[in-house]
Amino acid sequence: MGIFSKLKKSFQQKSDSDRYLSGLDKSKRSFSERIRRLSLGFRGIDEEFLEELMVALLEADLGIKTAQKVVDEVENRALDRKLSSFDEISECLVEVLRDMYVSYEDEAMHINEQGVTVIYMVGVNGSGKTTTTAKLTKSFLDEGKKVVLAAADTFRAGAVDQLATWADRLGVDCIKGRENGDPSAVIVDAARFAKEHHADYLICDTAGRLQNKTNLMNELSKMRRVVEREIEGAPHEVWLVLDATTGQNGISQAKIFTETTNVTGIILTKLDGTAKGGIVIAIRDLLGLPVKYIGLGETLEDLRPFDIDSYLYGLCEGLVQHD
Ligand SMILES: Nc1nc2c(ncn2[C@@H]2O[C@H](COP(=O)(O)OP(=O)(O)OP(=O)(O)O)[C@@H](O)[C@H]2O)c(=O)[nH]1
Repeated sequence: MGIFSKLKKSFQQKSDSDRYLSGLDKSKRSFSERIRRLSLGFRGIDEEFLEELMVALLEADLGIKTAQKVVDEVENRALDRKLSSFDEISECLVEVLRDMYVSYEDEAMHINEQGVTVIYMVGVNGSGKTTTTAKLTKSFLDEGKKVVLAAADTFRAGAVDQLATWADRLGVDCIKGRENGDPSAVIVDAARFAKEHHADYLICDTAGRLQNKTNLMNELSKMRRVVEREIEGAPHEVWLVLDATTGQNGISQAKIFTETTNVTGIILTKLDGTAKGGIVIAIRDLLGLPVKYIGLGETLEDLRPFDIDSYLYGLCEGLVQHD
């Protein structure tokens, strides 16, 4: 069975997979169309084809380094296996993208079996941190878990109120700080509250100042120190929220965050609003971090646990037509 049939099968077995197709529609249309366009005048793996493939991958936002790796690998495999038809090479491309993603071993989510699991949401303002915190809360509530929120983004005017409004709507407690107050103080209060109220999860919406790396580093390391004293092993997860529409710029931001704190996973928002879905592969290749969730729209239901097969199927549907 070819890779595309395998993806299709695995895709069809998942209950919420349709959302992947509609959410990735822009990326799918542009990626599949660009690659399919390469079939016009295709004469086999030659320099011209490889150059055009490189351009198509750059347009999908894989970035130069990752795109070059993909092109080299497609060329090697195609020559090794003596692939000659365009369909075979398209399948080979999808296989290379998948292998690139799964070549890292991912750890399961760190859960604190003894008490509250603490999740830090980090990322620049506007990346979708607050909305994603609300979406995550909804998905944990749907699993029957008890959630407490900490509005520790005390820097941006309005961020605290925005989270508090979501908390009200979702019916969960939200521990707030004063604007320009110390975010670490909010985290300590929230950790104590979450313990006393036997919460399963404490999700902390933190500040996203990037302008000054030293400040960011100091703030994040202080937030880590204070929460560790309250809850063993906390924060158990640190998720970096990245706006997919910012493309390669998002990757530079991500690097700064990974250098300043121990990020355990990425949440990629607004994938529905971009044609550049290849960013997932670039993130994986350049940062080695797993994409935990993707945002495919603005409603509370539009956050999906990331699944590489559904994602690739969503991106490449229509590419290999004979399946
Ligand atoms: N289309 C789409 N919009 C999204 C998604 N996630 C977030 N948004 C929108 O992006 C905008 C910014 O989201 P916020 O949650 O306010 O961003 P933030 O990172 O918390 O920003 P600050 O509150 O400034 O720190 C909002 O209008 C959200 O509705 C997504 O997956 N898809």
